[in-house]
Order: sequence, then C-alpha cells, then structure tokens
Amino acid sequence: MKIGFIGCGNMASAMISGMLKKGLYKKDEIIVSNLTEEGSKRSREKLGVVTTLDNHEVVKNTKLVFLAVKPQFYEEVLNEVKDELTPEHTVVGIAPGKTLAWLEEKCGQPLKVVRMMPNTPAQVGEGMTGVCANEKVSAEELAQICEITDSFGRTEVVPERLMDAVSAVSGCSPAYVFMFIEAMADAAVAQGMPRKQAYQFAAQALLGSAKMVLETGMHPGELKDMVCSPAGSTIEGVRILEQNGFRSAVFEALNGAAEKGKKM
Ligand SMILES: NC(=O)C1=CN([C@@H]2O[C@H](COP(=O)(O)OP(=O)(O)OC[C@H]3O[C@@H](n4cnc5c(N)ncnc54)[C@H](O)[C@@H]3O)[C@@H](O)[C@H]2O)C=CC1
Ligand SMILES: O=C(O)[C@@H]1CCC=N1
Repeated sequence: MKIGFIGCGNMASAMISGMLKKGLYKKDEIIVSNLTEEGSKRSREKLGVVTTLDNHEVVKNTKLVFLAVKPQFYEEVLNEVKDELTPEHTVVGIAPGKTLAWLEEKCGQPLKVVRMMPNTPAQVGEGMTGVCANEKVSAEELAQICEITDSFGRTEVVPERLMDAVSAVSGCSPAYVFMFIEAMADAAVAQGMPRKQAYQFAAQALLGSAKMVLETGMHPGELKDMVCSPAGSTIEGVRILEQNGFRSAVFEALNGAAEKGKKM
C-alpha cells in the first residue's frame, strides 16, 4: 500500500477522489481506516479503496500516513499508533492548529512530519493546498508530497507561520463561497429563474471570475471595474454590497476562522 488515511470522512474522501481521478494511485494502493463498519462500507462504495477498522493496519501497511480525523481526535489517534511509527514513516497532519512541533511531540519520537491544509474542491481536481514540513523531510520527499497534492489541484509550499492564513483563505473559504452561490441563486430564483438553472448561472459566473484572476494576473479591482458600466446596473449592486459591509464581513469571517484555527 502506498498511502494511508486514518479517518475517511469529507476531506480524505475529497483528496482520494481527486488522486484516483488523476490516476496517481490505484484503488488497491490506498488504505483507509474508519471508526465504524458503516463508514468503511461508505469508503468502499464511494472510493473502492482498501478499508480497515483498525488504525494500526494503516500504519503497518504504509509509510505515508495522513491523519484525517477531526482535530480533537488527533491526540487519541497518535497515542494509539505511535508505537508502530518508524523513522521511515511520514506523518501528515491536515488539521488547523496542529503545528509541526505539536505533531512531532505527539508522535513521541523524531519523525518526518508534514503539515498541510487542503480543501474540499480537491474532489473535483480543483483543490488548493498549503504545505510545510519539518527538517527531517528532504526536498525530494517534499516534492513527492506536492505531487500528491498537485494531483487534486494546486499546491503552494509555505512557511508554517502562514498555515492559519491558508486555513482561512482556502481551507474554510469554500463554505463561504457555497453560501455566496446559494445567496446569488436565491436572488435569481426571486427574479423568476428555476433553481437548478440559478445554481448553474451562479456557479459558472464564480468559476469564470476565479479563472480570470488566475489566468490574466490582473488586479481583482481592475477586473471588477471592467464589469461596472457607468450609471449601470453592476455599480448599483456594488453600492449596495458596500452599504451592507460585504468586504468587511468577508474580512472578519476569514480573520475569525484563522484566529479560531490557531487555538485548535
Ligand atoms: N472538511 C474540510 O473542508 C477540511 C477539513 N480539514 C481537516 O480534515 C480533518 C477531517 O475533517 P473532515 O473530513 O471534514 O471530518 P469528517 O468528520 O468528515 O471525517 C473524519 C472521519 O474520521 C473518522 N474517525 C473519527 N475518529 C476516528 C478514529 N479514532 N479512528 C479512525 N477514524 C476515525 C470519522 O468516523 C469520520 O469518518 C480535520 O482535521 C479537518 O480539520 C482540512 C481542510 C478542509
Ligand atoms: O472547519 C474546519 O475546522 C476545517 C478546517 C478547514 C476547513 N474545515
């Protein structure tokens, strides 16, 4: 087995779906553990990977172990498996607030440790992942990790001090983007558009706008100005968004998410 996940919920499933779609691993090269047989069944049906109810099996069968449980279970899981970890293992944490130093300490021995913050768009190959590693991870090993995260989207290696920002701006932000899409679609429905069509219009507008930022390299403000005709309808919407504290609400939400992440 080439890669293992302890816990296989939303985030692990999204990453594995992305990896499989890209053909980076075969299904029988991925092992995941779940807490319940129901979870294992879900992983087998949805992903087709090897499943176990025993976290030890993950550590015994692979040298690359992702910790994909909720942050509050990290310590319990590491306590459970730490005696089977060897210097050949690389432990990958994906939770906010679980620093490289914390992970190293809880592994109970000097190990290769990677910290990353992926996001659920990994499921469709459009993830954004920030990655950092401790000094035991060689440049070649880090490149291999980035090959994995690149298989489900884009990757940036960042200094660890930026991981809370990464967590907010790309780890959490899909939730806010989905809320934005939902709100835009609600407005279109209010104007008479069928709901399904409204989601397509809203989502495609967002996808296209994001692509323009990434592909043109232009300042988002300039791209916004290109949409706003003088005395037009868009600038009226901009005025109403500003009046309702749109930018400030986004700013505060991401700041709150980053600050919360630091404490987790
Ligand atoms: N959902 C997201 O958008 C993102 C989540 N993350 C991080 O990913 C990690 C997992 O989050 P989600 O997938 O959202 O949570 P989740 O709740 O969907 O999945 C966690 C899975 O772990 C299983 N589990 C719990 N205790 C276990 C144990 N002792 N042994 C084996 N399996 C166990 C649960 O049954 C569940 O299936 C968290 O640390 C989270 O902070 C990071 C980036 C984005
Ligand atoms: O809500 C959370 O804590 C996780 C981390 C980033 C996205 N979901």
